[in-house]
Amino acid sequence: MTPAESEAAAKLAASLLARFESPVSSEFLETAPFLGGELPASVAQAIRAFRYGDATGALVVSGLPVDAGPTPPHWNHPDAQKPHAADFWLALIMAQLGDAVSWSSLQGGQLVNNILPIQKQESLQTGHSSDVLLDLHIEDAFSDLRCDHLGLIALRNHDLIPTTAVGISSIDVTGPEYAPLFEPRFVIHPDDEHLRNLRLAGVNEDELLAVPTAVLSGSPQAPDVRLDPPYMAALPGDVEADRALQLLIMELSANVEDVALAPGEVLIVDNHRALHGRKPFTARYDGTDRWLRRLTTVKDLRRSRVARSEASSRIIDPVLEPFPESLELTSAGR
Ligand SMILES: O=C(O)CCC(=O)C(=O)O
Ligand SMILES: [Fe+2]
Repeated sequence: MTPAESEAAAKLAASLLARFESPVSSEFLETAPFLGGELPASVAQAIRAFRYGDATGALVVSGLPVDAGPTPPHWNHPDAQKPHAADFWLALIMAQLGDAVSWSSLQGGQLVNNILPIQKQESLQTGHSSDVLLDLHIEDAFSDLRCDHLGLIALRNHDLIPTTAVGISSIDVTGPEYAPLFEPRFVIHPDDEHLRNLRLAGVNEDELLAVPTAVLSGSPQAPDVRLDPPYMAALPGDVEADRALQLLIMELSANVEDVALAPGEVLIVDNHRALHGRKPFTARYDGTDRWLRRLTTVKDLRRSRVARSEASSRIIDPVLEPFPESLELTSAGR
């Protein structure tokens, strides 16, 4: 953004905070898709190109001035729950791509998620870890109700710890060695964060569907990708599928780019066309740690209605996700 646009963006975000108070109120969520005309021209143009093209898997919007209090120790800390003008900026941008949703099994069913390091969770494969590389993944790969876009905004990132990103368009997957990836020869499970919270809620893991799925789909020239390496595998004994999976992971890792978000910078990821992760870092737990907010959106809110308690709820319950129709037919016929 130009300096004038940055100033306008800050004013816009502050006025939305004053007008709506909460970025998760139905009033704001249902109004935000129609407020795109208030975005600075260069931002609106970049989002439009990103939304309708399929050449780039990620977009960075820079320039929102941000001033945040100390990084809280946990996502459930009251300071982590307070709405920030930056949330409205993120939500307004994301609303131009879809409707915000989240999960009952993530951060207590909060729609705006906090990405910050949490003590004793240093080595998990989640947004709360620090010591370990957060592997490349797409968001919520286990579910057919996963988001279409993911948005991150930095409130603080003193050490410029990078998010990583790579588009599936960075590699050519038209060769025969990739063919198994286009077939349902893989199983993807929910990640540790979903599982931990589901167990706390008394859910038996067997209730969650883990049906064989393809990793790549659509046009081989511009495919969609569904991948979360730590939580997935080829079907037992399918050596060819496993080889293709390892090859894809290797190729993607070789093309990964670092995106170190400065405060106020937004990273938008197309969750079908790009993977993301995070480099390791050492957390200090002194209020100066890296702190991001995350919002995920879907293009078709209606599709998840069966797994949301009411029309106005934006929180998906993974247990209520139905089996795909083809499988229902199979079990009915048995
Ligand atoms: O910390 C990051 O940069 C990315 C974390 C992540 O994977 C996520 O929030 O979904
Ligand atoms: Fe993620």
